[in-house]
Amino acid sequence: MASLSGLCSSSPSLKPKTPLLKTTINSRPLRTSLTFATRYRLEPIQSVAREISTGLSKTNDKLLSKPKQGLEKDPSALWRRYVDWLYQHKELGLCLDVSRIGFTDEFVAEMEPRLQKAFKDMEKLEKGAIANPDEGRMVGHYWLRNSSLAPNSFLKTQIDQTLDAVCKFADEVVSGKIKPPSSPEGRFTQILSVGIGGSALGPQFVAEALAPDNPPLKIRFIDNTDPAGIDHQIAQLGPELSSTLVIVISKSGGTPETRNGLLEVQKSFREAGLEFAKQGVAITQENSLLDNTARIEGWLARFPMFDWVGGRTSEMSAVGLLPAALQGIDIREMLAGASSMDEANRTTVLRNNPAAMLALCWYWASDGMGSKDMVVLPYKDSLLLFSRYLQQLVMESLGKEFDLDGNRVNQGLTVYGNKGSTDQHAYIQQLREGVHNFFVTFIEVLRDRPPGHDWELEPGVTCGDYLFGMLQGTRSALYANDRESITVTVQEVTPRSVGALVALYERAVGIYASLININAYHQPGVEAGKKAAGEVLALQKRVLAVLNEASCKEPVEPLTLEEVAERCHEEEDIEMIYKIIAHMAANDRALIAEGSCGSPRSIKVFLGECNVDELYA
Ligand SMILES: O=P(O)(O)OC[C@H]1O[C@](O)(CO)[C@@H](O)[C@@H]1O
Repeated sequence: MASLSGLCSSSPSLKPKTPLLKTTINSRPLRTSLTFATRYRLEPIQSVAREISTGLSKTNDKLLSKPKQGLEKDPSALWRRYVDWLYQHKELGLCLDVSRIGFTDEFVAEMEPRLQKAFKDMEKLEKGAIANPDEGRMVGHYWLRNSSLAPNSFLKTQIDQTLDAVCKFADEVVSGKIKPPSSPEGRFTQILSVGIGGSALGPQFVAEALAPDNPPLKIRFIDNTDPAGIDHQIAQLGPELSSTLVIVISKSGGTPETRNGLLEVQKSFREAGLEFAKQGVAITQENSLLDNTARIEGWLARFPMFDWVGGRTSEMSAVGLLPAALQGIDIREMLAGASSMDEANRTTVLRNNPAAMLALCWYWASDGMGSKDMVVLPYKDSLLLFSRYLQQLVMESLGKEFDLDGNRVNQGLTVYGNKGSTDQHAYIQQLREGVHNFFVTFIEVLRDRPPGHDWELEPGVTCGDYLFGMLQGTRSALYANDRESITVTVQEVTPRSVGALVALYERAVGIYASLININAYHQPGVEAGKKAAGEVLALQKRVLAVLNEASCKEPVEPLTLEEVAERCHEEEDIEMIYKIIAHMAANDRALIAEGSCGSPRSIKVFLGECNVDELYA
């Protein structure tokens, strides 16, 4: 089909074939935001009363009916509370301070039976129970860092062999033994990772946190189906495309955004006269569409994703390990850190179990129903993406409509944040004084710089001291205004501490899910969005077919939106048809739309060129 300019005018006058306006049409606020906003205005007790009266919440009513006390302000009592509750993992150099969450001894006592049940649930999960009942799947990400825990020797061998294969492949790429076929450098210099959600967020976080200043291979990401974003990544690679290892990551192997990224990258390879297969690596489930494509096309390598590892908990699988190893990150250290943290989180004594302490704090702070958001503030630039990573881990796991007994609960815990102290100059004003709808998690890193690099920029004070001061100051100022916070402290950002952080939050999510009785390991809500997107694209094809038929007439028959909708037999979807046409018009897509965007009834549309063959397709 020949491409003609699409038109959609803001002026009422019809000006055929002249580009008049490119506009963003859909700016309607998300329904979820409205729901949250409503909830914030309610006090917890009112929320519960409302939920109970509508029969929505069966799970959390008893505990939530308890009024909260004010936060402890007496300095010596606060210091006692700090010391009493401080958790330290000596070997990992990790501390957890929950003293600035105002839970009471009664609350802890009341939660104890639920916590013990959650510990049992985690034990069963680690032994291979079907912990994801909807999908009939085991949940085995904990085995990835301690394969001896895997419920059978077949799984253990799969884990061990995959880890060995990842290490071997990464060594051979980094050493130049595995080379790109036609690069002047003679070795791979870049990684282009194509994946989305759990197939991108972990690798992005770890790259930002741990990649050395001059890694053996630099990494970039295509994590969306935004054509301009994809073009930007490929343009930035420039001639280095010939020395780029493309890692396509998708557990399911059929995610549309990832497939599109792959097709776009393959097109760039063709245009540059490069053979994609010699530079392509797939990480996916065996026999997925992606796996079969990679096998048939003879890609450089394929690594397995396991059925029993979810996307958002896949950082310690090949998904996270391969990109990390290629950047020179010590992945065995990352695994060791995660494994030590898992070990600590297996104790059934709350005060010795940091993941359970986190889960308990989340429950207290958000009334066990997500009534407050979790703002994650790492005071370290390299941990910037931790909040983004946690956003998926927490929200995709906990944001569920139904609990495990089928009650409608609309659960969740909203996570956002960037980094301190940068955010002190952005939204901390509101946190300190504005709407009280959050609690904070500070991530503190004690080591400011590698040894030997520090200097005093004023007598007795370093740049890092300022960062430290900003964190402590913000924590105190928030607390003084009754804003609760948790502080996680690590000595340094190392593969070990990053592995530990990932493991800490994975387990906290698992325990919290048990406390609120939901399945943390499926994501049925995402499927609804994917299905709807598929329906929009199917409708677009029907719209094109209808327009094609009308445009093949002599003379061409321009159609109103009503006529298009009627001929598609989709009268109820006229708004979507309008949006489809406006989008295609804005993208010069062989379609001529005359009229005004502001008054859709004025629009008439036809194709610049008809395709007779398509009439009979
Ligand atoms: O790895 P995949 O199968 O491409 O999925 C990507 C992401 O999409 C989701 O399934 C949600 O759409 C996430 O859970 C997952 O991490």
